[in-house]
Amino acid sequence: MSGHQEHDAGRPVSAGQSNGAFITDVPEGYRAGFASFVGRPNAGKSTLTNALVGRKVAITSNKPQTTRHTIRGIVHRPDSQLVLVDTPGLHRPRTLLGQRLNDLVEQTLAEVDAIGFCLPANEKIGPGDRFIAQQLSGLGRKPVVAVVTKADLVSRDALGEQLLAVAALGEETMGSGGWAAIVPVSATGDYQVESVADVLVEQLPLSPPLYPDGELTDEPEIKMVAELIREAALEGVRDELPHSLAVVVEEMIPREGRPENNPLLDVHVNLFVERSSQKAIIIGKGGSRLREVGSRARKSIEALLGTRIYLDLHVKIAKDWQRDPKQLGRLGF
Ligand SMILES: Nc1nc2c(ncn2[C@@H]2O[C@H](COP(=O)(O)OP(=O)(O)OP(=O)(O)O)[C@@H](O)[C@H]2O)c(=O)[nH]1
Repeated sequence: MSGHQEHDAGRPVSAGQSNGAFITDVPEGYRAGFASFVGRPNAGKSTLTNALVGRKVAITSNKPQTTRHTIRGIVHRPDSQLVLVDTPGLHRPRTLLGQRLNDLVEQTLAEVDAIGFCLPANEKIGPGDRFIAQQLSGLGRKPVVAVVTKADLVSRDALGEQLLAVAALGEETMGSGGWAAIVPVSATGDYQVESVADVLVEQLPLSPPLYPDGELTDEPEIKMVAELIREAALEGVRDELPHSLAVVVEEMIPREGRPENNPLLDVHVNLFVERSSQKAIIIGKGGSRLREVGSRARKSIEALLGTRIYLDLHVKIAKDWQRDPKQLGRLGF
């Protein structure tokens, strides 16, 4: 069975087909599916996701059943719907080794329809990129689009050279076919962002939309925000704090006095742990870990909501909250 069929089998109920709730007319040739950006840290994945998703984010009420991974944003277009999901496995290749990485990559990337491999225009292709390319080539026939990011940082000539080097990397690692496409982009300079969506959409199967377009209620939005924070807070310390962490989003309010085209959302969040030792783990030396958690979570929340946020995190101790029904209620369980 090809990866694709497996993926199709797990799609969320062919949205709308079953109940007609939100699909009226699907134009002929409409495509919908999942894609994921991979690449070294700092390659520009989050910024590109933000640029693609813009402010048109539909927050989904349910996590998709197809993928155990977080939806970062949904690009709605008249001809297609591109659902961008996160693949933690390839973000930090050096922290995961050998078989474990292979398993993780296969699991996560086997479920998407297309992969965007981000390589910065202003940095030489290095062992990290080569490593990722090799992992991607092991996925079989999964289409991989090479996205040369930060094109605004280099001259035209240098960009041309980087495109050639990236093409050569594709031929060397990805077998005869090489990349499905190569696109230069500047997410901050608004150059070619639409083209990235175009080439990814070309790789998606013909399918009705998977998620409704438009606003949904706040509640799932808050749940997803809490989940992104929880995910960031547990990264690397999952063994130490398996279930002892609850995240409560106290408030999400637009900052007053901001220009309409550049809003800022204030997000106030409490993280509850059970013991002071756990609090220390979350916070880290001199608050260093909490700052990292905050910046990681902020990026993913901004990508999800399509707007800038100010994230205010507080770590509190709620003794034995897992065993206390009153506390559980208060913590949203
Ligand atoms: N000039 C320029 N800078 C960019 C562009 N895209 C991203 N950057 C910058 O590059 C840095 C890294 O971008 P991110 O989007 O955070 O990169 P990432 O791949 O998500 O990074 P990780 O979360 O560490 O994996 C940030 O400082 C961005 O502002 C671009 O198109 N042009």
